[in-house]
Amino acid sequence: MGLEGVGMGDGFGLGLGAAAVALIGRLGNRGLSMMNTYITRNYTAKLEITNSDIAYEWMLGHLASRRDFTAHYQIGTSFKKTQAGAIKKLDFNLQPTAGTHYLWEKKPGEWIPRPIKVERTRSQPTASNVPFETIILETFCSNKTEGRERMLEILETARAEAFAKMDTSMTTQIYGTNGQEWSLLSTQSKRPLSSIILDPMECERILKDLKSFVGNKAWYDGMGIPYRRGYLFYGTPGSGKTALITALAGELKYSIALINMADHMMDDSRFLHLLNKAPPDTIIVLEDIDCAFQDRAKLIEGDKRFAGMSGGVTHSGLLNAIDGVTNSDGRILVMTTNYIERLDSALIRPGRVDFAREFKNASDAQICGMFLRFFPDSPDTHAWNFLTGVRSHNADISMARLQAYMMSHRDPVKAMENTAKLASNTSSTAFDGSDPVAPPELELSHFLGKS
Ligand SMILES: Nc1ncnc2c1ncn2[C@@H]1O[C@H](COP(=O)(O)OP(=O)(O)OP(=O)(O)O)[C@@H](O)[C@H]1O
Repeated sequence: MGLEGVGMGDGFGLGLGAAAVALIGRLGNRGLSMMNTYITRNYTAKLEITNSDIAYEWMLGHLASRRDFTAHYQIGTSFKKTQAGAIKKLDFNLQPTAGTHYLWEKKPGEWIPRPIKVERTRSQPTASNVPFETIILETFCSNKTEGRERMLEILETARAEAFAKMDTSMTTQIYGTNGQEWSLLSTQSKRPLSSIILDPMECERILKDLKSFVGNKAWYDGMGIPYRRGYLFYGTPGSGKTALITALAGELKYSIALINMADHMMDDSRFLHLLNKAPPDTIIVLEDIDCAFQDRAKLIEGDKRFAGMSGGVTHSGLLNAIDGVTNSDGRILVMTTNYIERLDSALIRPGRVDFAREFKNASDAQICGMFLRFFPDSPDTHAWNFLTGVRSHNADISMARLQAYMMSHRDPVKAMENTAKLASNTSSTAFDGSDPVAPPELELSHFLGKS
């Protein structure tokens, strides 16, 4: 009896057949997957941008501006307020939602538009409270070089559009920290240097110093000196430290990147990361540097929100970051403080601070200068009378207070007559002038929660 006799032949045959089918299936699958890998490697191009990269915002802006792209938007509304709190300027900033979208690109000479898959993903917020986000662009290409060029072209378009928007000839960009990253807080009209009233030629002297630094890398390299410059502006509140930084940035066509040293979430690694990743052509401002080591450990102790956080930048962390060798080429760092006596001499030694300037309450020249800034057509004698009035009340006043007073007196005669109001030393007192003038823009100090 053959094997067939007991029916084993049938079973074996069936088994063999099934095995063969399975094998063919597996080989087929394998073949398909190999083919897939081959095509993916050679005929598709992929670009991934994470939100820690500066190009992320550019790409979001570019995608949002494409009419052919998507109708699924998420909105980020930005606005500016007057000092009275009224909303002055409102912008709806549309961005593609998280998910998959498609772009259609047709280059000159191409017949059929090519689809580009755009995937925006977002994960849960990390400890820094910032969600991790990515944009992945993916498309077909005829070869790797063409794919790479295609991706770079889109990136370049996004960059050019973003740069055109932040035209630094008329405006100054203010960046702030958002967890580990920098984000654009505001774009402001440039503040003219002439609006800063210091002692004669003082602004020019500081600007000259900055200009002799910018673009002089070869000299620094030749001398073996790290190519960076540190400034310290210290002194009375409301004396023009931040205002001067804004004006200097405008002159240099630089942006401003603010780091609030009193931020509870700041620690050594975050601080170093931020310094190294600051946007290009930026003046980095460490506001209220004396607050960096205020006993924050105590503040956050026992507060669940700060569980696991180290509680601020350490002294050595700050010095290491300032001295850092990575990415400090061409860095301009300005530290400000109202309390220079609280600063450690190691922090302000030459090399870390190359230029220090004290800001005081208004000098006679500044009082006259402020008067003439508000009433440029007044004769010098009016400015002199105003000064005499201010000093007769023995008022030692800040420039900020003087400015607030002038804003409430649009009439030079009223301004000269009312100087008794300046005698009060409380800078928080509002002036009840009949003719208040709204300030033109939000001040830098607003972004540090000072206004
Ligand atoms: N020297 C100045 N020239 C022109 N405006 C000034 C001057 N000083 C202060 N101001 C005005 O006063 C306001 C406050 O100034 P600013 O924020 O620059 O002071 P600050 O010295 O940085 O104060 P703080 O130490 O509190 O941060 C601004 O509106 C600014 O325009």
